[in-house]
Amino acid sequence: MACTLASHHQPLRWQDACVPNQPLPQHCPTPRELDDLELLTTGALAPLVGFGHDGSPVTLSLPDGLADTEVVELVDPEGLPLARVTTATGAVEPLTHHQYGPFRRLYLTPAQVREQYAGATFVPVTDALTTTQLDELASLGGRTVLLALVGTGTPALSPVATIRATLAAASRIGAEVVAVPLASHGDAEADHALGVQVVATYADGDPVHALPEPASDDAWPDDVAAIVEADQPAPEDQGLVLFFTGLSGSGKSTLARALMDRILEQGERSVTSLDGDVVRRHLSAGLTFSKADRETNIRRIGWVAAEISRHGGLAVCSPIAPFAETRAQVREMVEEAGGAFFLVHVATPLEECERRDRKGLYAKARRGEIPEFTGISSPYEEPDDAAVVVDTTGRTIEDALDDVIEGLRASGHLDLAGGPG
Ligand SMILES: Nc1ncnc2c1ncn2[C@@H]1O[C@H](COP(=O)(O)OS(=O)(=O)O)[C@@H](OP(=O)(O)O)[C@H]1O
Ligand SMILES: Nc1ncnc2c1ncn2[C@@H]1O[C@H](COP(=O)(O)OP(=O)(O)O)[C@@H](O)[C@H]1O
Repeated sequence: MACTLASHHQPLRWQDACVPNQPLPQHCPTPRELDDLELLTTGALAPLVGFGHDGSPVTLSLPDGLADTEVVELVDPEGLPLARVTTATGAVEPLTHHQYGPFRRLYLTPAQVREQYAGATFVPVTDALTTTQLDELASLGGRTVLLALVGTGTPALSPVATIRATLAAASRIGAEVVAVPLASHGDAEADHALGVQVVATYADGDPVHALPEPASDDAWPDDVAAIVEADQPAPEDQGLVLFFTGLSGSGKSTLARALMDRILEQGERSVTSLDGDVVRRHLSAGLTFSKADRETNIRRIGWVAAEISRHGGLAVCSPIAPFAETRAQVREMVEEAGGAFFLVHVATPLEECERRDRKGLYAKARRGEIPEFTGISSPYEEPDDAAVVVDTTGRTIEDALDDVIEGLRASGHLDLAGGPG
């Protein structure tokens, strides 16, 4: 039996909404939404108590399939149910708190902060503190609590490095550290207003001290500087995803293979290949060429590549990846993992790819024997964010490859110009 609901004027409780033993549909929100959820359920966003209130940037987007569902269970990426949300009102009913993640013990609720630190001075922190800023804080006197604002998109460093740097700074001046998952919503003004409100909720009438921007010649204490450096490796030490996109037969695999040979010949980095055809025989076996399956295929490639980049590795991907939105998701996954995403558009025109027709697929697609063939009966959305665009028509492989190698050198991520070392 389906859940039936009458029109409610009060926020709905999940118990009202469903028959017993009927599992609620589950949804894992984005990292930004999970941060918002945590602040909503701890009361840190008071007076906000739910998603999607008028004018608030604190929103939740549900997949189309759940749009008409009355109550949805929100789970963390490992499937742990965190809260139930009533879709009509955005009201949130907490089930349990976020439980894992580095420095979880420092993520206190406003009520816990009241209990432990009432009477202190509260200082919002979004970046590693400099020597001058620390001197200023030391001169404040009294008890100081550094509120590390570490939600998605807010701190200058990664959240964990921001907390490590804040702890290192705090130990120099005898301050305490509390982590607050205050996320950025892409609207500077609204985010600033939200941040002021959240900090005021934590301070609850105690003084709030806003630090001035550091001067350009200001330095970090050595231990803080080491944390910043480890978090933001130089481009040549960063994980890297080289992503070739283009029509079938454009030259993606040929260029990717030639590039990998050059990388291996140089001998400074190992490399993992995620070629379109090869991935479809293994990781994506069984997927079709429908839009949905292509998106799944590319997201899988993106997920693996992002993990490789997380560990400073180098992944070379060469699928068609015809959809801009899915490519953008891959870029986001890689950057979120701390890697660099280098997009190469192999822009060989359809006429040339069809003339080459190495595998005879274009002829078959023209005869209608292959449905949804890219460029013939399925779209290819040209990227407008490629670092290198290379049309291989009438060029040798070496010549075309030079464009990619030069783009990589200019980006600072990989210098193959010296050849074998
Ligand atoms: N319908 C259809 N459309 C496009 N391509 C097709 C299709 N059917 C099979 N092939 C072969 O599959 C290769 C493309 O797979 P990809 O995984 O790279 O495609 S996608 O990124 O998921 O769109 C592609 O290989 P490449 O030529 O290396 O690009 C084709 O050989
Ligand atoms: N400058 C060039 N760069 C890359 N491939 C080229 C070039 N000139 C001709 N080709 C040929 O074009 C074909 C491209 O096939 P492939 O690399 O498998 O494309 P894709 O992986 O994009 O489907 C190969 O047969 C390759 O030899």
